[in-house]
Amino acid sequence: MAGFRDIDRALFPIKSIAAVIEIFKHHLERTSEPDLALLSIIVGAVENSLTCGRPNAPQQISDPIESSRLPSLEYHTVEVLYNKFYAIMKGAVDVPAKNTTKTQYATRELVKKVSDAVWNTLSRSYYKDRAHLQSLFSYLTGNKLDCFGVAFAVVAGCQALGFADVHLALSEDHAWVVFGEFSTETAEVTWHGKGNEDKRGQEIGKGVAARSWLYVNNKPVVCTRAMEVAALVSAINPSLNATHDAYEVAYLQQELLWLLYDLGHLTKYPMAIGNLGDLEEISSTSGRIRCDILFREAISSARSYYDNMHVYPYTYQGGYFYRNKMYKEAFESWANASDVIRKYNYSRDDEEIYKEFLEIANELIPHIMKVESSGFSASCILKKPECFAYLLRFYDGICQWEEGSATPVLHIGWAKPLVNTISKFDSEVRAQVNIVCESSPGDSKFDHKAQTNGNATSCLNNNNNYCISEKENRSSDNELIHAIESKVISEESA
Ligand SMILES: CC1(C)CN=C(N2CCN(c3ncnc4sc(C(F)(F)C(F)(F)F)cc34)CC2)S1
Repeated sequence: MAGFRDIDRALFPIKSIAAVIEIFKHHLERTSEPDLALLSIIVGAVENSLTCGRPNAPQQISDPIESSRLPSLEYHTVEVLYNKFYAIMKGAVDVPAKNTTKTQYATRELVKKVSDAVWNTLSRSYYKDRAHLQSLFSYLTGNKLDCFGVAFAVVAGCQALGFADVHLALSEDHAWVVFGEFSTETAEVTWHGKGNEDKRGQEIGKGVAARSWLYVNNKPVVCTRAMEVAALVSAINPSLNATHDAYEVAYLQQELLWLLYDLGHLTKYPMAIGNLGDLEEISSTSGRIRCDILFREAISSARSYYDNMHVYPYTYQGGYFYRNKMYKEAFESWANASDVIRKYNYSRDDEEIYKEFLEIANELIPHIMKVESSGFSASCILKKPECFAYLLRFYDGICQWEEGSATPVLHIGWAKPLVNTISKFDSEVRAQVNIVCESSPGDSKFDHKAQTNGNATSCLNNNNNYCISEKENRSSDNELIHAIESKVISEESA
């Protein structure tokens, strides 16, 4: 049993955020592999005490970081929970005694048994999207886990049973496991979304699911042990209620993400870098790189390691620009996000990213157009052809996302804000945008290299005009508008 080491014990009872950070430092820097179950129980207990605590708990506000704002977390409490987790896992599978020195690799049957052990010990019915259901503390004290938490628990369970080959695989809205000697086997271990039959035990989407954003064209983040620690740290939820965060929990998450960043464990984890960027925007750490640099690093990580098939790095960056009234830059980020989604087919499992694009197109962009056409705008984006080009690329990506998909994306609700936005640009501004038509090679979406480079589809041409490459031979932005309008009208009459 991995579990406790003397140094861990020496750090108990945990009375401060600093002590939690020390335990993570020890597991990340001085052990062969961090103990996922132990670390998840500890952060889950700390998060629970600071966000779900009894309202009349003593609210002495001494320095929460160094001294004791935390209700003291005893070694015994953690040990009982850890042993309970180990007993559940041990009871679920009769792992053959390690009589050989040969490394034992997990089998699909083993992974399914561990997933069943977690699955069958969950409460019968509870609100799955509630906050603070991601940790083993929630699982072991309340028998509740969210969909990420189930996947994480399976990986932690396999680690506790000695299977070092089982690792967490993450897309932008789903989690599963990889295992086997070369980490080539995959298995579903949790559910996804609402009302979908779970596919636990099955291999990851081979068929039509493989073209959906949910499986990121088979470019998931495949975690190391330390990246699984980064996933549990990213999953820390500081929310006290709908409007407030528990400061100490956000501080703990931010410090742990910097620890993981410095150790290089976020390099291939764009969303974790984006999470750190969001935390730094709220409360920057002196001496650290700025949040806008972190958002750029997340994008270059997705481009370097995941073939630019991830959307969220661009929406992290776009959201930052939007909140800071850098509207032209926001348009560019959202156009780049759209260049990613255009490579996929829209499937019913992609609701989360659909809602993301819907909010950008129908809330954020209309808000920008409203404040920018109020006459007091500083950035006068309505005079900039590159802004018009970015918006065309943004909308065109969503149109292309829909093309070839079994499920439609656009409906009349999209057309009004779209036409309203485009018509805010005067004709002499629009005239400066050259629509350059590319002959599409006609093969599947994923092979369109020209579409994948964020800059290839909206660039300066030789006479300094802005050009945007079009898939078909639509010769002008009016045709794009007509194409969208006619599609929507035909749909409306249908
Ligand atoms: C630009 C945004 C709208 C701001 N926050 C975003 N998040 C917040 C953090 N987040 C994440 N941050 C780190 N790691 C993961 S793994 C994961 C997941 F695969 F969906 C899972 F595991 F099923 F939940 C999600 C996620 C999901 C995306 S995207």
